[in-house]
Amino acid sequence: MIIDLPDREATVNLGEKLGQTLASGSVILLKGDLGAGKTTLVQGIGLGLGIQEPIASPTFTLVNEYNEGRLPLYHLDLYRLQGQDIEALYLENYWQGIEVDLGIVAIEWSERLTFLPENYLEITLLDRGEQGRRALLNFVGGDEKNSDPTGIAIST
Ligand SMILES: Nc1ncnc2c1ncn2[C@@H]1O[C@H](COP(=O)(O)OP(=O)(O)OP(=O)(O)O)[C@@H](O)[C@H]1O
Ligand SMILES: [Mg+2]
Repeated sequence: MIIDLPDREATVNLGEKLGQTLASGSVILLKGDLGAGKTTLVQGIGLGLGIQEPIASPTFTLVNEYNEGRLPLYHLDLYRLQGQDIEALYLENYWQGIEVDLGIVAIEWSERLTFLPENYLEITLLDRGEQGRRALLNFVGGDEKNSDPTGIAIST
């Protein structure tokens, strides 16, 4: 599914819809170059979940947790990591809800992952210069008949 995002607000709005509709245990794998809009999209997800605290890039903290919304949000950025460092984070605990409450997991620089969850929403953000950004959404795994469990395609 392709969604054009002419400006920053459009990116936030797409995230907001995801935050309102995604089920507990959803994993969003974000892809795209530096400055493509990954953190902006997660800020929208935070809004949709009803998180008041401002969402900042977890580039240095690796993971930021927010527990005040409809569901917990775990926001990760793997930019500075690779291979074994990533395996040592035991990210599967987040999407399986082991030792943490099940919530929404959003991972920037998910290209770095060496293992993937069974079901996930892959979002690739492309910079289109003056035309803003383009988002490519791909729901991987799960029920094939339901390629858009959030209804995003209908509502945008
Ligand atoms: N649809 C859009 N059109 C134009 N600019 C946008 C759009 N969406 C986000 N931006 C802008 O792009 C810039 C970079 O956004 P952001 O920090 O979210 O990128 P990122 O992918 O997280 O980058 P990084 O790889 O460094 O983490 C911000 O200034 C943001 O306002
Ligand atoms: Mg970012």
